[in-house]
Amino acid sequence: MNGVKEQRDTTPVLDIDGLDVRLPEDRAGRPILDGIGLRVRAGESVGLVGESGSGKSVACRSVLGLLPAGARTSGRVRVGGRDVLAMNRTELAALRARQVAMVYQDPRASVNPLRRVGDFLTEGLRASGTPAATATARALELLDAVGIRDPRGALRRRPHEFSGGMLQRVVIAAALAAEPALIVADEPTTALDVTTQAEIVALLGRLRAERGTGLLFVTHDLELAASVCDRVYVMYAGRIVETRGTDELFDRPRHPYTAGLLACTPSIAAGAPAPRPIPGRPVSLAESPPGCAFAARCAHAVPRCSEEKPVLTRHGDGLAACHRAAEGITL
Ligand SMILES: Nc1ncnc2c1ncn2[C@@H]1O[C@H](COP(=O)(O)OP(=O)(O)OP(=O)(O)O)[C@@H](O)[C@H]1O
Repeated sequence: MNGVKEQRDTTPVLDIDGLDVRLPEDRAGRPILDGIGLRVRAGESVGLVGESGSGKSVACRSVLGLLPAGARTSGRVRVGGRDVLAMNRTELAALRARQVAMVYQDPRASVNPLRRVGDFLTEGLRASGTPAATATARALELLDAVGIRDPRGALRRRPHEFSGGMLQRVVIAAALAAEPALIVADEPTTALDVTTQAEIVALLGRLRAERGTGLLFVTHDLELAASVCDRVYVMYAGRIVETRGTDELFDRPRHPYTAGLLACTPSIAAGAPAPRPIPGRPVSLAESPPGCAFAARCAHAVPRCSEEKPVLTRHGDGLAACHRAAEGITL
């Protein structure tokens, strides 16, 4: 019995394996993701980081079965052991209602501006048969958990009466209502000012620790990911190029792209070097040359890099897709 429980506990809440995505363009389709692998366990906070256009949002959308019409996929996206890519409409609706919640960048886009916050928070619960009084009690408890003062008053208010940060708290409360196994937060703080951003990040970190919810935190900001995540996946041009525990990623990145992202993050610490932007511009997977997509921007590239695609290989506590990772080059 114990063995069964242990086995269940270690099943990742999210397990993406070999995910390729092509979006419709011509007969062949445009490649967007190439062989993505990513795991989130219960209570774990995992970052997905990369520049604009690297495919982070498409990867997130695959978790909810929300890829654009006509998308072609191969590989697996398992939530609680079941493959989302093979689900029918009813199963997808149940997945979104109960197992995975999504928090987007702009909280105002997630709520109906005309409806009261109380209706927004209780509609999912009531749709699944929860009596009105129980749903209201639960909404009050959730608003309290996300730090809304006067939860009872908040239930009667409409979205425009909240600041962006407070409304994002409400959206997070709604995301927690069904006690999902996984929250996918796609740039949840980008639209907020820096102080509010820090509060929301702290809130997400606290909630997943208290509730054992898995968190996939998507951002272009490696520093921000580090403040909330145990482990980080770095994406470039539709591929994962490095993944490791946050501490080691910062102390010793093994992929020059990760090192470049760290070097271009401004710091106000005394004596910190000035930020150094990565030269050139990011490419999409469709534009990638045959070898390493980062080679043209990489100070460490050798001829092999533009000829042969590097595969993810173990280095230190994680994986890096770089032909030179084993050489111990100083990044
Ligand atoms: N609905 C769509 N139809 C066609 N192409 C799309 C669609 N959504 C995304 N793409 C393309 O897929 C690639 C990855 O986009 P995606 O939005 O996942 O990147 P991202 O890393 O999330 O970037 P950002 O941080 O700017 O949101 C881009 O080349 C983008 O143009």
